[in-house]
Order: sequence, then C-alpha cells, then structure tokens
Amino acid sequence: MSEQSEARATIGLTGLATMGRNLARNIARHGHTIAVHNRTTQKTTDLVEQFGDEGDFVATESMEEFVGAIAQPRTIVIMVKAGDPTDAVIDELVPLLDEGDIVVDGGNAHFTDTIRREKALSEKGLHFVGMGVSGGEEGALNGPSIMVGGSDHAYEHLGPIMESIAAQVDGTPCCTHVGPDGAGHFVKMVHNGIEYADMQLIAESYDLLRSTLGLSPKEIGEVFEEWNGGDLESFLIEMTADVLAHDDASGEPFVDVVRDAAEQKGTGRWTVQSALDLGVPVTGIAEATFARSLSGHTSQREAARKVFSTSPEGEREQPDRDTFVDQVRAALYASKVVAYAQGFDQIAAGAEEHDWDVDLGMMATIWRGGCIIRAQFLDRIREAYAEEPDLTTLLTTRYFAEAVKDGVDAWREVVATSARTGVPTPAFSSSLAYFDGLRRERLPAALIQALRDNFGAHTYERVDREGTFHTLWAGDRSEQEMS
Ligand SMILES: NC(=O)C1=CN([C@@H]2O[C@H](COP(=O)(O)OP(=O)(O)OC[C@H]3O[C@@H](n4cnc5c(N)ncnc54)[C@H](OP(=O)(O)O)[C@@H]3O)[C@@H](O)[C@H]2O)C=CC1
Ligand SMILES: O=C(CO)[C@H](O)[C@H](O)COP(=O)(O)O
Repeated sequence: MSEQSEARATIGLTGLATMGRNLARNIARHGHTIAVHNRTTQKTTDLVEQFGDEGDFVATESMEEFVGAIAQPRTIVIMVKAGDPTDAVIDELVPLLDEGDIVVDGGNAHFTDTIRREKALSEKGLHFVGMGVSGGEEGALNGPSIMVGGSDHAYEHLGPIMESIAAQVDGTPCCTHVGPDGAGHFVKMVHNGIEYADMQLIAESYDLLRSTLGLSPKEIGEVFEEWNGGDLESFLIEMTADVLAHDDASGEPFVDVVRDAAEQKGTGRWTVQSALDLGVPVTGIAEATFARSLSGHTSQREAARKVFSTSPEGEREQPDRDTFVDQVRAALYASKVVAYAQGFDQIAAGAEEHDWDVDLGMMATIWRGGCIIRAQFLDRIREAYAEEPDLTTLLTTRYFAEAVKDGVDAWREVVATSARTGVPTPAFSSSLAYFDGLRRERLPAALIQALRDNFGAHTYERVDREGTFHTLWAGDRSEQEMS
C-alpha cells in the first residue's frame, strides 16, 4: 500500500464507511479496477483484506497516492459525511487534480452546496457531479438507484460505470443523467422526502392497527405481509413485515424495545424547506418530518402526558377487524398516492426554477429498483408520465384517480376513527385534507384575501371581472380598482 501505485484504476473512491465500502465492492465486482482511500487507513486495509478477492482494488493511504493510482482523466467518487467533511475532502483533492478530471459527490449533499461546488470546480477546469445514491448498505452492494447531476461530458465517463452497478429492472438500469449541477441531488432529496412520508404512513397504519384493534406486532406484521402481495408491494412494506415479526433477545417484540424518537439527518427537512421556497404543498412529507421532531420532544411529551390522559375520555371503539384492516390499507394507498404526487410536483417545480430538463417519468423508472422507496406502484407512475409527459398532477391520471375514488370512503373512516380514538395520524389526515382542498369548488382562501386587504391593503382579485382591487375598509368601504 505504501509503494507508489501505477495509474491503472479506471475509477477512485474515497470514504469507505457503510455506503462507500459497499459501492466500491460493487464497482470492483463489475470488473472495474478501483482505487480506494479513506481518511482512517484501517478502513481501507479492512476492505481489501476482507473483500480483495472480489475484484481489482488498488488500496492507497495518502490522497496523493490515491490520485496517482487513477488513470486520466480521473473519475473520483467521494462518499463521506455530507456538509463540511465533503468540502474538506474536495479541498484536499483539488490541488492534486488535472484539468478534465471528474469529481463525484455520492453523499446526501444539499443541492445548493452541489451547485456551489460545481461552479467553483468548473472555474478550475474540473467537472463536478452531484450523484444521489439510494439503497442503503444492501443497495450500494447489490445495485442502488443512482441519480446523476452534472455535465454531459461527465456523464459520458461516469454513466457507463454507474449504469453497470445500478439495480436493473426489466433490463433498464436504475441510473440516469437527471440534469446539470444540483439536479441529481435535488431529486435524491425529494426521494428521501417521499421516503419520510412513506415511513410515516406505514407507522401510522401500524399504530392504528395496534391501538384500535389491539393487534400484536406479530399479527400486524402478518397484515403487512399480506398487503405486500397487492398494490402496496414495496421494499418498505416488506421490511415492515420483517421488523414487526422480529423479537428482541429479551423475548419482547423488537419494536417495543426501540426508543420512540425518530432521528433525521436532514434530507426530509431540506425537502420541506425547498418546497416552501417553491410554493409546493408537500403536506405528507412536511407532516412526516414534523412527526419525527415531535417524537424527539421528550420533555414536552412527558409534560403533556402528565396533564392529559393518553386516550380520549369515554368508550374505546372496537371496529370490525377485517373491515378496519382493509380501510387502513385503502387509506395507506390513497395517502401514498398523495405523497408521491406532491413529491413529483416538487421535482417539476424545482426543475423549472433551476432550468433543469428533468424527465419525471424517468425518475419513476429509476426508482423502481435499488432504492428505499422502490415499489410496484412506481411502474404506474412511469406509465402515467409516458401517457402524458406534462401532466398537471398524478392524482388525476386514470389509474390513481380510480384508486383514490375507490379508497376515499375508507380513508375518511380511518381519519375519523383516529380523531375519535386519539391515535395521531398527521400524514393520513393531512393527505386527505390536501385531496379535499384540491377537489373543492371554492376554498376559504377568499376570506383570507379579504382579511389581508382589510388589515394591510394587500388587494384582491374578483371572480366577476379582471383587475386588482382594494376596499377602503377604514373609510367609506368603496372599492378602488388598482390595476
Ligand atoms: N447510510 C446510508 O444508508 C446512506 C448514506 N448516504 C450518504 O452517503 C455518504 C456516506 O454515508 P455513510 O457510508 O453512511 O458514512 P457516514 O455518513 O457515516 O460518513 C463516514 C465517512 O466519512 C468520512 N469522513 C468524515 N469526516 C471526514 C473528513 N473531515 N474528512 C475526510 N473524511 C471524513 C469518514 O472517514 P473516517 O473513517 O476517517 O472517519 C467515513 O469514511 C453520506 O453523505 C450519507 O448521507 C446516502 C445514501 C444512504
Ligand atoms: O439516503 C438515504 C436512503 O435513501 C439514507 O438512508 C438517509 O440518510 C436516511 O435519512 P434519515 O437519516 O434522515 O432518516
């Protein structure tokens, strides 16, 4: 490792933790010679000792040795903690690189950081790629979903390698060139936002079945297993069945020994922040993110528990088991349709804002395999965009409209039951409210406009004629036409 390596690697990867190490193995297994590096050399040594026979690895210690081991123009993947650590690695790498080299950030970077880094590196004659990778530890090894943002030139070099290691569905790699600079990381961010909503909806379903019907985690696991055989078939539903069936070494259901405070690394929060900036209502993702925050507010939760009883006063209702299980399934499916429709709206709005030509149908295509939100349902989204590339909302496309119409009564029943029994369902409830808001003939936004005009002369438009108006609320209440 300390000897000077010849530049024979076709690609290099620095950052050999959970994701980087498995991505490197995946790349090597596909016949690409890969130079590997990690700040702490022990991780490099361990990787090559344990898995060196899986392919052609060039283990390196210093950054100089790492860069020297890669054939020019170099393609270098950074797989380290997002934020400052990524900048630190870029700062260390850049002085060692030559014009035309390609630096790829495969971490969960904020897309605005990616835009900034791309600008800075292109000024130095380097190509910078922001590459979203989804699939967790297992996906990185056996085929992730990969969302690449960068120049066409960079994709020409990087694309074939990444397409070869990505998950494949019906012969199509789950990897695509999303667009320039921050496009790949933007799409990955929204993917993670949808992941938050998906998990929150699953968690609410579990809570309802447990608290309302009194089912055990094992019984609920069986329900999820059955659901996975239908429209809801997905990686997360399958995983839920598995997790709920698992017992801790103590004999307790595993889910009961895990502290009920969900962590977050930032991508869900970023999705919501960006959605607010873009003016796109991503209510499912927002509620999922806030639900994680609430779960972590231990002292407030404790204070509230002391003052309020944990369930509403009065009789607990016990709905019919099979009917309620099916209602929750329908509510889960309809709410999931809403969450995905909102996520795709955000990608469309982000693409417009940043002038990225993002193919929405292709996003559904590359999420069908490898990634955390992979699901049968994504094929339906792919078909919807194939039929109508500029569709206004996924909700109104034939398949999803039917699914929502079929499920809406059950959805209302579930939300009503949760309100009566005190089981919190922020994602179910907000998705239903979004659906009702969209389909409403007339919204109370008219009153909000009237109030804004009253207290701040913010003006309003009328339903019966063009123009902008203001009423002299403090005066004679006559109406002025402003434009
Ligand atoms: N874990 C997951 O499921 C997924 C993670 N990601 C993203 O992939 C990236 C890697 O994730 P993961 O594998 O979980 O690892 P971590 O996010 O835990 O990062 C650990 C790696 O970062 C390196 N590192 C940290 N700080 C520095 C620094 N200042 N300079 C150099 N190297 C540094 C560590 O080196 P050392 O060993 O020396 O400490 C180690 O290799 C992250 O951006 C993450 O958000 C994306 C998809 C899924
Ligand atoms: O990118 C991922 C999967 O696609 C990661 O698993 C992500 O870090 C999970 O996010 P969080 O820690 O916020 O739940």
